[in-house]
Amino acid sequence: MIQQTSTGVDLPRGLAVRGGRPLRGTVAVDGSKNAALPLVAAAAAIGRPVTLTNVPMSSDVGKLVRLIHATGARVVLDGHKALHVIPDLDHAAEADRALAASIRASYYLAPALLASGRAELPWPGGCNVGDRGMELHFMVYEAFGDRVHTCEAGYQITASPLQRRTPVEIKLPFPSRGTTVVALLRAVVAGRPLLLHRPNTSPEVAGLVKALAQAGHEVSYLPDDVLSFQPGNGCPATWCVPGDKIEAGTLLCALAATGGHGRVSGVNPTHMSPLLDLLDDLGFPITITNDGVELSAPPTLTGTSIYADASLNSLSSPECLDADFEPPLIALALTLAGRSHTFIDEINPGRHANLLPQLRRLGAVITEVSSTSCELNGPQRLAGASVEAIDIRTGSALLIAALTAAGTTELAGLTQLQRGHADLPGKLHALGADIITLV
Ligand SMILES: CC(=O)N[C@H]1[C@@H](OP(=O)(O)OP(=O)(O)OC[C@H]2O[C@@H](n3ccc(=O)[nH]c3=O)[C@H](O)[C@@H]2O)O[C@H](CO)[C@@H](O)[C@@H]1O
Ligand SMILES: C=C(OP(=O)(O)O)C(=O)O
Repeated sequence: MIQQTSTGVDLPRGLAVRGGRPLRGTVAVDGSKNAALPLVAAAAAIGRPVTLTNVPMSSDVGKLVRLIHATGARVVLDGHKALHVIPDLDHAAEADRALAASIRASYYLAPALLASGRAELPWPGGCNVGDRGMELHFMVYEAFGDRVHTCEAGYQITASPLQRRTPVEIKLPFPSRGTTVVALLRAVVAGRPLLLHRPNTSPEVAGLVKALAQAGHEVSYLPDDVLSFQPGNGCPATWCVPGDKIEAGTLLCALAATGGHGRVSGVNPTHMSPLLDLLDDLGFPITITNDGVELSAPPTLTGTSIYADASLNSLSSPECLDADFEPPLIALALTLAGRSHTFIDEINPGRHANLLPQLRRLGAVITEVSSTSCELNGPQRLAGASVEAIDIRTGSALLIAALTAAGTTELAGLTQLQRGHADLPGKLHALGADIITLV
């Protein structure tokens, strides 16, 4: 093992990762950050007590939990990974702007704040992966009769003063995940039926649909790509955050890239079918078990190349990979013998600019076809260097690349990684990765 260094500073300054060891074993994933965020916001919006279980202790989720106090809700932590949310409109207050500006999902809070008549929030933050527009969110609020005002610092929404019960019909130009979540939550708070055309159908949104149904509302996908919401009386509910498909996919890519074999549990394999199909096509046999996936890297691979397309159009197809799988796949692609691979990410247009320069520090050769499209050939021999997790998925891809590199890689920027994962390095360590924390 690499020796731990100590500078007497409390916060870890990074990780040291020594590559070259195939990973082996079994590990369980935490709840999904991107599925937990809509559920936390929904718990604040439904006006009934909610218990949430399997809540991932990642920092973005922790921040949204703190932010929902602004809706008046009381939050009680209950042992390990569980919390109770008790609504109380009488204690609504302004949301903490600095906190809200630090996460993208602060925009999920707006519907719950509108229960008190007004939502005032800064522009969303989160990963610095390019501008995130909100014009579709504003289209939703305006369809409900709300008034939207934007300025340099953020946006204000004033709830419609009319208590209407007529259905709202909205046609989205593309199936935005964020807009689908706010449309559902706005309908819950307004108590109005909603017909949403071209909704997002990702597992994260499906988790919210199921949760609202458990809380006494009628929500269903209709033919012709329409999501229907009918408000019910509402009832207390207990929701379990689904296992993190992105964390599971990252661990599977790490097993594959290091030539290892192992099992990742705590995730619904159907949430990650496009990734599993791709890994299978690449030549990594996958076995699906009740609550997880096994992967075994064969001694020689005979599979195909990766063509990963996260354009806005890809959001319409359940067969397409979630954009957040691409960074770990780029790290895996660098190890695949005799193949050329293409990656497109228009959903996070700044992500390649974060990730590729860091991979180049490890010696990777990657051609940028455009700012959102790149090509690379495998296999490449990487060598340890100092790198930084500029965003969440850059961090997880760099961990995989470091595990395949010769020598030691020092990874800084752990706060980014912790925004999305309670402890990804700990899970890799449980699979035998040579990783230590540098303090
Ligand atoms: C907190 C969270 O769960 N983030 C995820 C969410 O992001 P996010 O909620 O931003 O994803 P959306 O599906 O809503 O947006 C997709 C694209 O459309 C753009 N857009 C969206 C709404 C709008 O009004 N205007 C606009 O331009 C966004 O900037 C983005 O480029 O889904 C993405 C995949 O879809 C994932 O990569 C992100 O990790
Ligand atoms: C981009 C991501 O999250 P966010 O949209 O919250 O920044 C992510 O989860 O990788």
